[in-house]
Amino acid sequence: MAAQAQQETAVGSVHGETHDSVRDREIGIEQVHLDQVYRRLEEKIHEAEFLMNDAAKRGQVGTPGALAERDAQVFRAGVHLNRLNNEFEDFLFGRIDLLRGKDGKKGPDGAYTAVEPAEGAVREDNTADIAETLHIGRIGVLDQDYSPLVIDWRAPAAAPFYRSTPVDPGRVVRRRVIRSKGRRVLGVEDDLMRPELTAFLDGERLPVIGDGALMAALGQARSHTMRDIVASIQAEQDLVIRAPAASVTYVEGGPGTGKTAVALHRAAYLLYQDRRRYAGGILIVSPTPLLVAYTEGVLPSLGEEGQVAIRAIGSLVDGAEATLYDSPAVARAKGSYRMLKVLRKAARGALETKDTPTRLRVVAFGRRLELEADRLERIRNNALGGTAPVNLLRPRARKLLLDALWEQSGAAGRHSDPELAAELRSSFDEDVTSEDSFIGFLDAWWPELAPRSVLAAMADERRLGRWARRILNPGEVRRVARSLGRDGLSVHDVAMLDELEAVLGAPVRPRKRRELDPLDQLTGLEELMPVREETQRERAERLAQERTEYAHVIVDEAQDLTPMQWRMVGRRGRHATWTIVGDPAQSSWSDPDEAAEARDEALGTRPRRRFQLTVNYRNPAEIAELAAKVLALAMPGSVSPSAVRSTGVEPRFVATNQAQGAAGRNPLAETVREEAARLLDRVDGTVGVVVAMNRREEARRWLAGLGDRVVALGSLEAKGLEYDATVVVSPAEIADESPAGLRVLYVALTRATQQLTVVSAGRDEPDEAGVPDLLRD
Ligand SMILES: Nc1ncnc2c1ncn2[C@@H]1O[C@H](COP(=O)(O)OP(=O)(O)OP(=O)(O)O)[C@@H](O)[C@H]1O
Repeated sequence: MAAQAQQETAVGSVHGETHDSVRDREIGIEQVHLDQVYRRLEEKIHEAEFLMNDAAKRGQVGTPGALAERDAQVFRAGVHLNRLNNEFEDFLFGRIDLLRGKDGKKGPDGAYTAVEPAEGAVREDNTADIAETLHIGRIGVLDQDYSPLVIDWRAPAAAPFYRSTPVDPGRVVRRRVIRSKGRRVLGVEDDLMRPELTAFLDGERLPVIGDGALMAALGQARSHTMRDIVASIQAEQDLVIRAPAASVTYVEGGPGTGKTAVALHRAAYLLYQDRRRYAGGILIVSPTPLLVAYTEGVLPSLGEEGQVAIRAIGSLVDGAEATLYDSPAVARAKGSYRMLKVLRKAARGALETKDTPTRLRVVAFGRRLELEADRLERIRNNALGGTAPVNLLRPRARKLLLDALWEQSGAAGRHSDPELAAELRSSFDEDVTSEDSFIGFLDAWWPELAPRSVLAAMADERRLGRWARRILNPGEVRRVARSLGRDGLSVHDVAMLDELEAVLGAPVRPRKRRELDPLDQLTGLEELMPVREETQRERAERLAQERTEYAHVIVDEAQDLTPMQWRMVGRRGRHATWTIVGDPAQSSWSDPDEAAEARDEALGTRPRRRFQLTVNYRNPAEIAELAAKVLALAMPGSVSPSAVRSTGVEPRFVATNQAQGAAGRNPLAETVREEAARLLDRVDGTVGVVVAMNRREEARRWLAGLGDRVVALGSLEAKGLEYDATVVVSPAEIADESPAGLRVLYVALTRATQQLTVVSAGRDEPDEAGVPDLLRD
């Protein structure tokens, strides 16, 4: 507030001009700068095009030296062209006006990197001159004389734009957010970091415009896709985004603290820092396909595509796509460590089916040889000893069979000379293994197992019961077997498939094509190569699909990963550095301790660097306060993040009474529909209706015809998403769904950026004001 008052004073004191004329003049100043930037960009595009053409000509000469030079030139020019040709809506978005710096050294981007002001930068009478002005944008642009016209937001010199606060301003006097569309500057919003100072720029008092950019950004309507926050990243978020990549960066924070936004911006930052290293790929693991769809536009808007794969946890295994949900009891059994033991047994047990042959008969050296069921079983058990992958044990089993047959043949004692004996043995083996009966027997007795066929075998309750003896109880066996008999996969099935692939050993795959450095995509090199037919995007997608290990793994909503899922994700980052973001209070997994153990196993001994985000940028205080009541029940003692704004609109409570509905009518459906329609009238953007998982289908029908600004979601699907307004239907139903139900309800109540309606049914025991039991003081 004090800063605000200072800002108005500063503005008022600028030559007695009106607020609007100062604003227009400041917009004009930024426009001049933006025009200069675009002129320079055009020059650079021409330069890059020239280089590309020149390079193509050079390629025709064909000497190795000329070709190498061509490649290097095409590479550099391609990088420029690709980045410059991207039309960014708000290419230039920030500016900082700085005091003279302490060391006065120029960084690689041409800007001074000193963070603290030089001695004497502030005069004794609390006046100072602005020594340097930096403009911040999505990529860096240097003028012809190498002075910085725009600093890339990820460059060290840009950090003060995000880090500086009135408490710890460093060299920053004024931070400005510039709003532009295409080539036109539309507005500016300033924050004064040193309100106590009277600062001068080119001899004139520094003007300050507007109410701060953050509030303007937060008040905007939400659409079905997330926006980047590059113009308004806050200091505590910036610390995470720019944290060194080494080892494990661990970020916790309540709902709406920007964890997902920070994770995405961190991926862009890491690529900027060390593009070669992260050519190995960055994987972002997201909880649902809905959240993937919501967030996948952010990285392209930051100019980064290709090296980052955003995958839902149910789509991490190639060719598998989770479409089904398991009941909480089934999910608990499938996700826990206990399932690992079951899978190990199943992988070995699945070798044996009702068609498994019980006798081997072959003719070798003119003799009939035969192995009976008992012997075969002993050989199988012997081969299966240890923990090696089952498919890789087939050669060992084959060898043991041959040993047994050799022993039976009696040929072993025929030669005392070891060389002759070895020769005889090898011709015996050849004799046996070329026989059709042996080949056929081996294929049937020790088939190459695929993860899917083992999973299918587990749908047989009797067999699963055998493999899960003393691990799952009979009720769990029945339910898990039944769930595996359905068409389609659940997220938990996908983690089981991945585990099975590890337990079985990967089937032999056709050799991959050479993996090009993804940087090649930027060079335009492939356009000069006749072999390529894919588009760059297709290729990036293919590379992402083929990749099984990554250089950096970012896990969003990490609190929800089950032990089995941690194992699956861990396998993709065995040599990676990690960023893990989550909120234990939002966990839908019932056994957090077991999950933490699995997480620690996946991360190994890498050191952890921990961060906490504390400010809720999504929910207005009125909604955050209501959600805090559920947090107190779900996780007594934990602290809610503080909401950064308030709208004055209290959550609304509406109670329905199913029993009062006339025949053929459904009061709950009618109320929810009415409330959704009411909110659609009140907000410009989206409305989300959150119901218990088993009501998803009917809720979609309730909303039919209301348009695509409104969506119905099961409680687990709401994870990570946000809407201008939400209707949360029956808190008690959501809370009773699973042992983690209260935490899931906490998620549901924290999805709205502006308005929230809670509709209760009988089970919620609403009071006269319609407030359900769970949400009362
Ligand atoms: N610095 C910021 N400037 C502008 N908007 C921001 C900022 N930080 C976060 N937001 C916005 O706040 C909202 C919440 O952010 P985000 O979804 O990343 O939070 P989260 O911590 O992942 O939440 P949850 O745990 O509930 O999934 C988003 O709309 C995001 O764009």
